[in-house]
Amino acid sequence: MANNHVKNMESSLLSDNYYILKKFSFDFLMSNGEWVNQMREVYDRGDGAGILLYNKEKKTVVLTKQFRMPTYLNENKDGMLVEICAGMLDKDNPEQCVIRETEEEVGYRLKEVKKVYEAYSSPGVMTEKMHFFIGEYTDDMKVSDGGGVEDEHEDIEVLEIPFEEAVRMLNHGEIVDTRTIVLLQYAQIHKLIE
Ligand SMILES: Nc1nc2c(ncn2[C@@H]2O[C@H](COP(=O)(O)OP(=O)(O)O[C@H]3O[C@H](CO)[C@@H](O)[C@H](O)[C@@H]3O)[C@@H](O)[C@H]2O)c(=O)[nH]1
Ligand SMILES: [Mg+2]
Repeated sequence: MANNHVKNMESSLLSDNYYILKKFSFDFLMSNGEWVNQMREVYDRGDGAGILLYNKEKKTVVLTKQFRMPTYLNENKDGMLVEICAGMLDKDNPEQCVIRETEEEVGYRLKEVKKVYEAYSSPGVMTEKMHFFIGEYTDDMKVSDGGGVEDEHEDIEVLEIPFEEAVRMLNHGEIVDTRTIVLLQYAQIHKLIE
């Protein structure tokens, strides 16, 4: 983190109740040459990875639907959100993470995945970097119903839908998760399904 526009950085812990929330105070050299003191709260939950699962022959994609409390608090009426399959890295590398999450959440055992992007999720607030993947699935890779980890009270609905329907949902504002928008648009741009 060495640079010449941040100095005197100090942090204090606000919460480690589940993940880590810290308050940072630092001096920042503005582009006009003036040093100013700034304060930022930063949430650290580690990094994440997500995958768009697609089937070229059936022209389908597999998405998930689950309750997301933060969206429930901000205009998402029932709090249910359609998303790509995704999870937090925990101790895995990004590739292992999406393979694990795909089996846990939607029940497919993948052999191969392809990384397409790496991006900060919400750079003003969170440290989280998200690793984006795509992966082809076929019916014979199905090993369970998915649904998420019961012990963690995950309750995930598996949606296998025509890619055309996913694009319609995207264009009608029915998909409001940034990561899902990014990968569906990737699929459109790169003509993964024709
Ligand atoms: N008790 C408790 N459990 C929590 C809390 N926050 C999350 N969990 C649990 O931690 C687990 C996380 O599941 P994952 O599948 O690994 O993560 P995710 O929530 O799907 O995260 C993905 O989407 C996020 C976007 O909302 C991304 O931020 C993240 O990187 C990842 O891609 C879930 O069982 C969830 O219920 C909390 O504050 N308290
Ligand atoms: Mg998840």
